[in-house]
Amino acid sequence: MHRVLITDNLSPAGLKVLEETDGIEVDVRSGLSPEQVREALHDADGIIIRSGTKLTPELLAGQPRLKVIVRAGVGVDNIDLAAATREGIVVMNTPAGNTTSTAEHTIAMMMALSRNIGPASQSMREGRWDRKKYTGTQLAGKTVGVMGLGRIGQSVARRCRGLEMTVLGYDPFISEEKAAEQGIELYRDLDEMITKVDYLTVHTPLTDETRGVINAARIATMRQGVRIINCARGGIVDENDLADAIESGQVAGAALDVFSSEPPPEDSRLRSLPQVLCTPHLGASTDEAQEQVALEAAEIITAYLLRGEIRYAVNMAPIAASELEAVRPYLDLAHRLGLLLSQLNKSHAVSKADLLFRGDAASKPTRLMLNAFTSGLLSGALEDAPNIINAEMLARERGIELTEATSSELGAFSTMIAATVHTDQGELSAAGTMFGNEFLRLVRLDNYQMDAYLDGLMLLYRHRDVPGLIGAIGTVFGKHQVNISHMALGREKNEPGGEAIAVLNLDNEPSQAAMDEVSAHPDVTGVELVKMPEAGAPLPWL
Ligand SMILES: NC(=O)C1=CN([C@@H]2O[C@H](COP(=O)(O)OP(=O)(O)OC[C@H]3O[C@@H](n4cnc5c(N)ncnc54)[C@H](O)[C@@H]3O)[C@@H](O)[C@H]2O)C=CC1
Ligand SMILES: O=C(O)CCC(=O)C(=O)O
Repeated sequence: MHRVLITDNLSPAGLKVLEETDGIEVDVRSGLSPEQVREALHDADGIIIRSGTKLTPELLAGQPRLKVIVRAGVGVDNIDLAAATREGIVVMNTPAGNTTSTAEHTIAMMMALSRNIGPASQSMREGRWDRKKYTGTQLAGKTVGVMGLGRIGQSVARRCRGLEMTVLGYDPFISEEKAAEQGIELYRDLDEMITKVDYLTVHTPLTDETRGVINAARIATMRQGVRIINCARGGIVDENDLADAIESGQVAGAALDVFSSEPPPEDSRLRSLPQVLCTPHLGASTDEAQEQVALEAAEIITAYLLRGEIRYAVNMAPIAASELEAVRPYLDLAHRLGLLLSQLNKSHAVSKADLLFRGDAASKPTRLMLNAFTSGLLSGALEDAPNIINAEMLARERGIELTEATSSELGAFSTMIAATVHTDQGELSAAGTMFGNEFLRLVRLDNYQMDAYLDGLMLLYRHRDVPGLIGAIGTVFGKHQVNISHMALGREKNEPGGEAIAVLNLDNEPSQAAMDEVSAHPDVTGVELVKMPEAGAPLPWL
C-alpha cells in the first residue's frame, strides 16, 4: 500500500480519485507545523501540496520512504528542489490546470485597478457616494507589457488583445513566430519594452534572475502613471521600490495577488496604500482550477507510485507511460553496467565516466540512462543507493564528471551502451547489449569481447588462455558444490595463449575456500565476484 500525505486544501474530486485507487492510502492533515509535517512524512510514499506547505531541506532529509512530491499547481518555489533531488525524490507539478483562472484573475485585477473597484465598493459600504473621486481609465487603446510569455502570460496576452489593447511581450525563451501568431509585439530587451507600456504584468517564475527585476531603477524609466500587476510571484516586483514609486506618483497603482512573504505583515505599506489592490494569492482559487489541479495531482502521484510513470517532472526528464516500457530494459542495462564497474573498481577514486549510446540506445532518453548508470556506479559508495533522480547530482557533487555521446552507427550490435570509468588507477570499461528487449548481455569488458549474462552471481577470472584451465576451475567449483549456470570467455586477441577473461554465472555463492583455490591456480591472474540483480528483477527505483 502506498501512502499519500496531503497537507494543503485539495479539492474533493482529487481526494476521491485517490481514495478509490487500489493500492493507495490517503492521509489528509491540515494546519501542521513544520515539525509535524516532518513526522508525517516518515510514513508517506508521496505528498501532495499547494502553496501552503513549505518543504525545506530539513523536512526532506531522513525521509527514506518519501519518493515523490506533487505540487497541485505551477510554482514549486515552496519546495527546495536541490534538497529533493539530492534525496532522490521526484518533484512534479500540474502545469496547465490553473492557467485560465490565473489569467482571468490578472485581467480582473487589471480592470478593477483601472476602475477603482476596490476603494469605490468600500466607500459605498461606508455610506459614501463618491462618483468623481473614482474616475478611472479605459483599457482599450492602452499598451500592456507582458513579462513572461509562458502559459499564463500568453493567455493574458490573448485576453488583452480581446480588450483592444496593444500587447508587447518580453520573454527570452519564446520565438518571434509564436509571439506574432498571438498578436504580441516581441521585445528581446526588457528595458526597452517597459518604457512603452501603460500596464506591466509579470508572469515569470521567481528565480535569481527575476527576483527584484522590476525595481526602482527600472520603474524610473517607465511612463509616469504606469500600472503594475503581479499575479505570478511576490518579489519579482521589488515591494519597497513599488511602494516608494506609488507614493511619488511615478506608478499610478498596483494590483498584487502575491507577496514576497505570505501573508505580508499587517503593517506592510502595500496593504495600506489606497492605490494598491490586493488579493490573498487567489489566482488559482476557482472551483474549476482547483478541481483540475487536484485531479491532475491525484493522477500524477498514483501513476508514479503504482507504475513508475513520470509526468511533468521538474527535477528530472519525464517518462511517459507509453515510453516507459520501451525504455525500461535500456535503463536496466545502463544500471547493470554501473553496478558491474562499481564492483570491479577497487580504487574508488573515480574522476569521470563516459557513456556512449549506439544504435537503438541512441534514440532513447540518454540522460535517464546516464542517471541509471550513475546510480549503479555509486551504489556501493553511498549509504543509500542513489536513484535516477539524484544520481547525477550526487556524482557531480563528488567531483565525478559525466559525459554522454550518441552514435547512430550500429557496429556489431543493433543496440549498445558502452561505459568507461576513469579512476586514479586507470580506466575500466564495459559494453552491453540486449537480445529481444529482454536478455541483457555483457559484450565487452575492457578489451575483451565476450557474450556473458549480466545477472545474478558473476565470477570473473583473468587468466592465461591455456588448455585445461576451464576443466580445473570447473573441478574446484564442483568440489565446493557451486553450480555453474553459464560461462563466457573473452580473449584480448582472438588467438590462444594470450590473456583472457572468463565470466561464470553461478547458482550459489562460492565459499572463501573455493575463491582462494581458484585464485591460487598458477594460470589465474585475478578473480572477482560480482553481484548483479537477477534477470528481469524490477529496477530499484521504478
Ligand atoms: N497567483 C497564482 O495563484 C498563480 C501564480 N502562478 C505563477 O505564474 C507564473 C507563470 O506560470 P506559467 O505561465 O504557468 O509558467 P510557464 O512556465 O508556462 O511560463 C513562465 C515563462 O516565464 C519565462 N521566463 C522565465 N524567466 C524569464 C525572465 N527572466 N524574463 C522573462 N521571461 C522569463 C519563461 O520563458 C516562460 O515562458 C509562475 O511563477 C507561477 O508560479 C501560477 C499559477 C497560479
Ligand atoms: O495553490 C494555489 O492556490 C497557488 C497557485 C499557484 O501559485 C501556482 O500554481 O503557482
